[in-house]
Amino acid sequence: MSAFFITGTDTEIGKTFVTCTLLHAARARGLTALGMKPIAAGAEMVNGEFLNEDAARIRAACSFDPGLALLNPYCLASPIAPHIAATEEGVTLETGRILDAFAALKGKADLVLVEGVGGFRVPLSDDYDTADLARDLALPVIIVVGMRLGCINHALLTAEAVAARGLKIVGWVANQVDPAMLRFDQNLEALKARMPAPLLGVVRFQADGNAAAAAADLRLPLPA
Ligand SMILES: Nc1ncnc2c1ncn2[C@@H]1O[C@H](COP(=O)(O)OP(=O)(O)OP(=O)(O)O)[C@@H](O)[C@H]1O
Ligand SMILES: C[C@H](N)[C@H](N)CCCCCC(=O)O
Ligand SMILES: [Mg+2]
Repeated sequence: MSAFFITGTDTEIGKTFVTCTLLHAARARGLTALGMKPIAAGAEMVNGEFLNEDAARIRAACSFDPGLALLNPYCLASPIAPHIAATEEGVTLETGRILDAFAALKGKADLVLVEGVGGFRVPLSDDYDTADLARDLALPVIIVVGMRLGCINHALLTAEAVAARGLKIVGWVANQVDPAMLRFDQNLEALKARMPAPLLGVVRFQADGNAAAAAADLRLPLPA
């Protein structure tokens, strides 16, 4: 069984999109693959379920539906910083509940991908953040770089922060979240020369939003 923590250079840069692409890539290799969104912010009632969009997209890319209790243990209502949403909703984000859900998912799959929320250092309470959660999950990390002006700085800072928590960066993905980005190739080369881990692939902008279509372009950091 393999598992990875998926972080990114910011919110809205393609962590979920790439998580889904990686899930499809794993399934194409015959693996049973599940995704997890431990904490989500922004949800509404959909067919009787209080559902976050990331959780829905990840669920659709999983080999099977493990149930939202395991896939998305904390689903907050407002699409804002999760520690603010949790306080407003009177919710305490318990690490133990997340670790228990993750352990249950691990027992059901060959591969589990755990998507963070926002960037790498998002507060979850007064003295705990998503970097602490990544450390407590003790998973190797994949960094999704949303390719847009400013991403070089954000990518290198994120890599530094991940390493500072003693976590291994097994690779990074260049996600073409902005098809209008100027000098894409030169920015990609700048990152390849500076990022402390291998490029797992480039996910091109998919106008139809189909994350599965890019699966063949990504190398899974798994034993051959
Ligand atoms: N390569 C891509 N091609 C087409 N659309 C993309 C691509 N990457 C991201 N998007 C779109 O950009 C938006 C933001 O992407 P996504 O939801 O994956 O970001 P995120 O980093 O997971 O955000 P959050 O921090 O909220 O979890 C979504 O509408 C997604 O479908
Ligand atoms: C609502 C949004 N799409 C994300 N799920 C949450 C992003 C939190 C960002 C917190 C911050 O870094 O300012
Ligand atoms: Mg997401």
